[in-house]
Amino acid sequence: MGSRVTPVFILSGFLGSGKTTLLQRLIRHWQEQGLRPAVIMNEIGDVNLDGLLVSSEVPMAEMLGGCICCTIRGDLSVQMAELIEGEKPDLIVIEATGAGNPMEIFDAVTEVSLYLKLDIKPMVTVVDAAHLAELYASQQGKSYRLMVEQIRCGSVLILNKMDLLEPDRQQEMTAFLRRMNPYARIIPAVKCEVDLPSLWAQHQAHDHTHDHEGHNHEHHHDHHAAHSHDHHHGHPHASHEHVTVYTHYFDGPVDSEDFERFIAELPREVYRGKGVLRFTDTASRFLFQYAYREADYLKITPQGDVPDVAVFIGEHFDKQGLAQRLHALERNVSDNSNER
Ligand SMILES: Nc1nc2c(ncn2[C@@H]2O[C@H](COP(=O)(O)OP(=O)(O)OP(=O)(O)O)[C@@H](O)[C@H]2O)c(=O)[nH]1
Repeated sequence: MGSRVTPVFILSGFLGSGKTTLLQRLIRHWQEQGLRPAVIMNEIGDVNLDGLLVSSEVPMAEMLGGCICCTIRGDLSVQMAELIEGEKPDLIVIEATGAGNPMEIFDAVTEVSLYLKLDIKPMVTVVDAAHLAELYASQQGKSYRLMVEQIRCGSVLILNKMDLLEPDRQQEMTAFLRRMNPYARIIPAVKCEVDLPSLWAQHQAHDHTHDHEGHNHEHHHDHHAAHSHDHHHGHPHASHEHVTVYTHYFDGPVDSEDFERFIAELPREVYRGKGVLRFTDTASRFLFQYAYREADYLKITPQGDVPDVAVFIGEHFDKQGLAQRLHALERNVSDNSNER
């Protein structure tokens, strides 16, 4: 393979903001151009459900159970080397976990480019407009700080889910983003419908981070300071050590209305949920998505062995409480069938 340089595109953005939606569009776009993309997906949970949304012909490496930027950072170079050597893709796109610290992710990829010939493209950050609007009110808390960091690191900001905001609110959020990151291109969108060919075009002449050096400087230094302290102890990250994940494997189908009620009553601290499950009252299996208080169900027929599972991600929520409620849903079903 010699001196081939592989372009690397990093998609960042808060949990449930629309990264996978963008990824699907990008893959289709690249394939239409006759290119062969490969994907690296990173989830802090131990199952990758987003992978189900990407066609099986796309080579994919899954990095589960941690974030590229800390716990499984070392794996990134191995995964990238394997993908490049084994699949010889024309480009690699990395969907980073929404809990990840973007500067750290950028660092991790840069580290890999010391061994592999990579052309790291400017970071695209997807922002959930509705979630931003809520955090805007308080402008504090860990989610807010993480979102701010993701916004500051992006060279292109897709302000997604604009359909959930009133027009004056849309303008207010666009202006807010502009203030947080005066250097980035801001693209308002619904379902990440943006002009893909131009997404990276504007930045191709000059490379990322350096033109951002000015306003990112402080960040950068903070992170490096953190590194040198606890590099060897799977260093805890101020930015997302507060993130809790609960993975539930279902024993069998549950009642769809019970489940919808359960989702509607999820505690506020849970901000992302997804899963594959079976309902007692429908034949098909469903991929369910919950992001920032909106739930979405998609009929699917997963290829291969996919268990009935749900993953919940949030801040310090009561895992046991959630587990109990889900067990109750399962019990309901078996109680009813016993009665019959
Ligand atoms: N209303 C609305 N929903 C959207 C929009 N874009 C995406 N969604 C929905 O938001 C949910 C999350 O979208 P994803 O693309 O999976 O988000 P993600 O950033 O990949 O999520 P993680 O990988 O878990 O961080 C899905 O149910 C999408 O259908 C939008 O513009 N408007």
